[in-house]
Amino acid sequence: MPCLLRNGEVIPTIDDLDENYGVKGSKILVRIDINSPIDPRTGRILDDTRIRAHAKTIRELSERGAAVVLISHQGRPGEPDFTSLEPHSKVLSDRLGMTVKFVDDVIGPAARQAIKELKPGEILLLDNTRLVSEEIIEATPEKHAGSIFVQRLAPLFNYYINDAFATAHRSQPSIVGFPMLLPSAAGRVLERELHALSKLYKPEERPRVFVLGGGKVHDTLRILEYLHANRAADRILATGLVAELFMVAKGINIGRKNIEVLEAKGILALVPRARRLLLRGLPLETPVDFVTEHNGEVRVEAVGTGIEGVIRDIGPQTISMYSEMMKEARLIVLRGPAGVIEDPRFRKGTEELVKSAAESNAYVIIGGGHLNVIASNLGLADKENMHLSTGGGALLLFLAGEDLPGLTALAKSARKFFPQLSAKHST
Ligand SMILES: Nc1ncnc2c1ncn2[C@@H]1O[C@H](COP(=O)(O)OP(=O)(O)OP(=O)(O)O)[C@@H](O)[C@H]1O
Ligand SMILES: O=C(O)[C@H](O)COP(=O)(O)O
Repeated sequence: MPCLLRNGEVIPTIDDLDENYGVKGSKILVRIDINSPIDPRTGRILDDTRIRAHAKTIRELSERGAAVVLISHQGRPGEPDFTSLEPHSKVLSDRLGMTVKFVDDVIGPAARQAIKELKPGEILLLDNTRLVSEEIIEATPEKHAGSIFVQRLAPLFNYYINDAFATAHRSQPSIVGFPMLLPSAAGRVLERELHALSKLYKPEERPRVFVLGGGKVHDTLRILEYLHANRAADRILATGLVAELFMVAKGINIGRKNIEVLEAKGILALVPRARRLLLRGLPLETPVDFVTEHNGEVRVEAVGTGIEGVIRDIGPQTISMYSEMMKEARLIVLRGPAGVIEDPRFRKGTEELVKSAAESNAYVIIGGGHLNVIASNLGLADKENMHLSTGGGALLLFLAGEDLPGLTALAKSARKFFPQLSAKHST
């Protein structure tokens, strides 16, 4: 069953590719996203979540008899986490229990030779795609199809698979160029993401409750504007700095110190936009109490005449109120932590909300690095009603209703290479 996008367009899966073209004996280029946090001093990979996530796709393609060549970026040029992928190949070998060869080249003779020599069932990881300067240019799929990156590698492959949902918001050669030239499909990570996110546009999945917090307030405001314009949320439970912004917009006194925090982060400038949404009837709730820090002392303060300390987490009354509100939901989306979870003293609000969502009757989509870690640590990652998204920026843009170039390119490719599939689903 292919994946369906919001606009009804189709993206083939590995099964569609195998059925229509045959995977056995082929050579497949697989774009994964194993961009991971790296310790700048030691170069050690600090979290292998993304590496583990792709294991299923890679193993499956290898077992179906394909020679599998993997590409990914790591960091951005000039940043401390812009590194070679050699350590990633070792972690990947270990998590897969299969040998993953590595070549410290992307499009040069060494990489092309290693690709040519790769046998069915074998796996090869090329080096960081962003070593190729074209990879950091954003351009159309057609333009990137003509890039040196794509022109050098595409002739060596039968197919292209995109498994990098977390990079689907980038219009870069390794994401959008190859689908223009090769029959292409979504890998298992991307397929799972699209399946989970498709619930966002199914009318039966209501009421929909969005629990939105964290520090990326600009991005969250864009999500809220989209949700409002499309009447896509039945209830929004604000936490983190998002809640503080909306409380100011409602005229609630959050105390001088917290106003200063918002000002320093450039969030106060967003108040008029937040107020406009509220005036237009955005169904958004704000906390009734907080855990605050005042002169080194941690306490619970109720919202009312003004908050004295610095807000660090939502309080117990808010946890019960929000948990109660989640009970009626069919779909819950949680994005961004409710408090400063880096400090264990301020983790309770986020943990309790994640637990309440998991215990509800709803399907739960969890987005963002911080919440993923919390859900995994609570042992909830494999719960049937939970989907832990691998996407950071990509998920934010998807939730804000934007078309992701990586997905658009796959759909465009499907119209060319899988015309029957596209026709069947457009009727
Ligand atoms: N009330 C608060 N005051 C200050 N910082 C807060 C507050 N609530 C949450 N935060 C901060 O928000 C940050 C996380 O927000 P962010 O929007 O980056 O979420 P995320 O889920 O990690 O997203 P991504 O994976 O895309 O980076 C944390 O560092 C946390 O300390
Ligand atoms: O971590 C991410 O969001 C993706 O790997 C994309 O990375 P980028 O923001 O550097 O393009």
